[in-house]
Amino acid sequence: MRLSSNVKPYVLLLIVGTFLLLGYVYFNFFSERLNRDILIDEDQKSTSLSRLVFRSRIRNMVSPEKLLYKQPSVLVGRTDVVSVTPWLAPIIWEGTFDPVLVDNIYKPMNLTIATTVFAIGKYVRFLQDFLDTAEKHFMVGFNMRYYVFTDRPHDVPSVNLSQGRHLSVIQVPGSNRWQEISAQRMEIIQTTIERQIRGEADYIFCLDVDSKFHAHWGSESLGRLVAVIHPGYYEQTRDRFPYERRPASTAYIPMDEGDYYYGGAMIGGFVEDVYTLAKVCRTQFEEDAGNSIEAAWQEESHLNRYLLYNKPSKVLSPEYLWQDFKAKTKEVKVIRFSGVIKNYAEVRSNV
Ligand SMILES: CC(=O)N[C@H]1[C@@H](OP(=O)(O)OP(=O)(O)OC[C@H]2O[C@@H](n3ccc(=O)[nH]c3=O)[C@H](O)[C@@H]2O)O[C@H](CO)[C@H](O)[C@@H]1O
Ligand SMILES: [Mn+2]
Repeated sequence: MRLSSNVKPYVLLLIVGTFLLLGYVYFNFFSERLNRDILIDEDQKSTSLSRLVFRSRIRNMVSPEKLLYKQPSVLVGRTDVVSVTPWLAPIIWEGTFDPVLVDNIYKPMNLTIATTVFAIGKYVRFLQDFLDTAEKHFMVGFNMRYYVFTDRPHDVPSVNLSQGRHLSVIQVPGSNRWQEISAQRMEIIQTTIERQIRGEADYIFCLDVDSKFHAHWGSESLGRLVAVIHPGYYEQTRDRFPYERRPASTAYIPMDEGDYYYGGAMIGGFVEDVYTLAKVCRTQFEEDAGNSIEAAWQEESHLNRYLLYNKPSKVLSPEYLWQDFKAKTKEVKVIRFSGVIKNYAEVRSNV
């Protein structure tokens, strides 16, 4: 069929118009998806992340719920503390996040959080308070799997767990040296991730048992690799940090290096990232042992060395690791987790 020369321009216009319309729809669809990904696109590195991003895309496409919250300000916020590291990882302080908003991002992902805790020898006595207070404050509303490592499985208290929360007791050998118990945590965390946790959880926290939760500790703490600033040293210069200072140790940090002094009582992050950390710290600890060296603060020293060269993607302020004997300071508005006062000579098998 031949078109008359009068009709030709209209057909051409129609074709161009259709392409423009398709282009517009296509562009809008993709820019919308990109905007939504930014919500949690914190760390592109991890393999688990693509799974999380995928889940969040699905959620956002299926049910875009409306959430009302206070408008974030570009100009007004906390000025008494630093809330970002020089490598642009957030430092989490009260007043720098909206817990409802953060939960709204993470809760629909149906995440499972693993928590490892060691209670060897007399330290089983700390379990009851640790678990009771965790149920009140720690990752409330999330699926939780506690892994309790102990040499006294019969002394593990029975605790009422909320729905979606489970506890497994795993028997491990005791030891006569507290330094060894503290340090062997890395090895046991590594092997339990290999055997079990990898298939059961998205994120993991490894915590000291001689502690209690006192206030909200939630999804604002989730990230690829999460460390906590030790409450005893955050006002000190780096040369005063109790890093391992002997060059013969694999945990060695020279006086002119170091970011923060991180506490050994908490490490967290994606299961795979914590796995690598535990594996490296364990290997280096063993290498030292082969050379008859034990780092100044055992696995805490190796942890600090690891984090100096593998920067955490999120840093928790000392609100997340306080010590009961320490008076609250003005910048700490909330104490969320704190080590109890203990009689070292009485609870430890050696001093
Ligand atoms: C607040 C903080 O950052 N604490 C760290 C600090 O001293 P801490 O005095 O907090 O060490 P600690 O005695 O609590 O030992 C660490 C953990 O090992 C376990 N445990 C220890 C001894 C024992 O007989 N049975 C037992 O189960 C238990 O889970 C305990 O919480 O230095 C240690 C170095 O080794 C660890 O890095 C701790 O995490
Ligand atoms: Mn402790």
